[in-house]
Amino acid sequence: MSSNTQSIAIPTLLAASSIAYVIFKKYEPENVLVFALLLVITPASLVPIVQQAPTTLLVATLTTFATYWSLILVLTVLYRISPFHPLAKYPGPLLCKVSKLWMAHVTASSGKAHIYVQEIHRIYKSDIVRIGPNELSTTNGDFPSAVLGVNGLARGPYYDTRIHEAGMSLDGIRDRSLHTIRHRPWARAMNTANIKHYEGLLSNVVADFIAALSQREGEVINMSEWSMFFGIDFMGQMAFTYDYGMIKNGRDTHGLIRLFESLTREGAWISHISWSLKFLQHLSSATETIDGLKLLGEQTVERRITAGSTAKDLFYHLIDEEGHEPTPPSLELCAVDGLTAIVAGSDTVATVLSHLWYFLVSHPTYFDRLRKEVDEVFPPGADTNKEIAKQMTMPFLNACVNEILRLYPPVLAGLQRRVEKHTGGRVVGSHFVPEDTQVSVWAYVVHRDPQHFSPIPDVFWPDRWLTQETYVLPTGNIISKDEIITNRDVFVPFSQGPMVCVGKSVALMEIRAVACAVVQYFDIEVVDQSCFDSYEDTLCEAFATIRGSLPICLHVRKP
Ligand code: HEM
Repeated sequence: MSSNTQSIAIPTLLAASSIAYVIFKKYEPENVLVFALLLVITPASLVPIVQQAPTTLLVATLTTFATYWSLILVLTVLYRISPFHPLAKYPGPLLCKVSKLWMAHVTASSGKAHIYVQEIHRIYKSDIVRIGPNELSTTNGDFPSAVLGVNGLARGPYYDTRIHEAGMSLDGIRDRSLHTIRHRPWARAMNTANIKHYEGLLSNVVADFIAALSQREGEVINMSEWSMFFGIDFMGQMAFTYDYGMIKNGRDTHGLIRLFESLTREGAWISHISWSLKFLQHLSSATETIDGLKLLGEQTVERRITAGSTAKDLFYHLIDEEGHEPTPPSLELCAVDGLTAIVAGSDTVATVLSHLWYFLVSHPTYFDRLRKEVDEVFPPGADTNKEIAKQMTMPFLNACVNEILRLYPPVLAGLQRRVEKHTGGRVVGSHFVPEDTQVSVWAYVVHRDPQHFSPIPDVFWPDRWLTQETYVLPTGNIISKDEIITNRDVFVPFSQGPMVCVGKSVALMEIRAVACAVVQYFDIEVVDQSCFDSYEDTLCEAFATIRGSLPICLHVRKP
């Protein structure tokens, strides 16, 4: 470049990249053509200004593109870490402030994003920290209801990855009015009368589960995997009156476990940079998962339609057979939502069950206390499936389930909401959250914060959920009820508000029913202590939880 050309080229490149930067910042374009225009066509058109003999075209092109892109990057980073950024006053790691790519990397490389976020809160000693350029995580007690609750915020871009060819599944809808419309059939499907119907289905699946486990008495089985067999088989029945046959066959008959795992693993890190979905979905591994899910949806719906409505399952309500909706949703969207129930409902329940076996076996005194309570309500020989409603009032059983949901909420990722642009921001307690900002509530982190759950917030101690005058700690020390903090207002394993888990009642019913049946019927023997010792380390955040194996041996209880 001659000095003359340099004098034009550098200011031109600087001006062009600054304009591109401003457009990206202000309008956050997602259109591939706009990307091409700003990142390829513009710098390409500047090459002739940079190119001068003896520079070759190749060198000029490389120089122009490298300078142009670097300038955009530098401007972006400088603004994000500058005191002028609206979130500048909130502490957080530099890499989090610079780009959400960092959280995507933490998620993909370690699966421990939940622990990373907890560490950030601890390191900065703050209940509100910056985990992305425009994203905060908070453990402040005012936030869960203000963010997730009835008057809370809409979902953030994290959920954009829940898109299917037919449209967005219920659990990804960000627009609140659209969500209300799509939620209506679900609300009908989950009303008291219909839950009663699922109770009958549940009894049958639990009976199958106990029978299949009895056949394997004395064999080593992976109880983490068997919990998934139960979760999928029950959801197949509940959503589509279909038996996936995992319990009967004792294996992943349809390859669903593998499919769901790749779906959640890939979805978890891409969700942090959901704008990249358009580009990444062309990768062969992602296409394989998306195609697998699509095929599963098509096959499931085809089978269900051929079989007809033999029962009022979830699909019956989704396709609105009773004609409640002015415009019933398309068949394709019903397939997407039905499938969502299977994905969202099987793995989460299986995770709680798997953790339950782990904690009960690791703490024999809790196992004995639970068995005593089960025996009082359902004496040995009595059918635990007969009066499932009684299980709701069993204090220790419910305390164990709550304690698992507190320590390891199956949705380990943060529940992301967004203060939309042009809203002027949102005041929550003593904090101001500027507009165009995402706020995440990581249940895992909130539930282990000693300001909400104390003492021993990191320890499995079901007693904290019981109402009594004095409590015996695992160490044997006795403390009074005034020394205990159990803040139910921030207990959000199912989220809360309009986007609360629609399957919450069914999930709790399933967990209690399986727990009662197994504890009443079997003694559990650990066969590989090392798997138990490392079980908690195997747990990975992939929005939901990826679990390691839990090899055990069951013995039918002697009278
Ligand atoms: C222990 C078991 C379960 C846990 C811990 C759990 C947790 C959650 C959480 C935290 C959300 C909110 C996600 C968000 O807003 O980001 C959610 C939503 C949802 N869950 Fe569950 N879930 C469980 C079981 C189930 C079951 C059994 C079903 C199906 C029957 C189900 C279906 C759904 C659906 C469809 C949504 C989206 C709700 C909406 O957007 O309105 N879940 N779940």
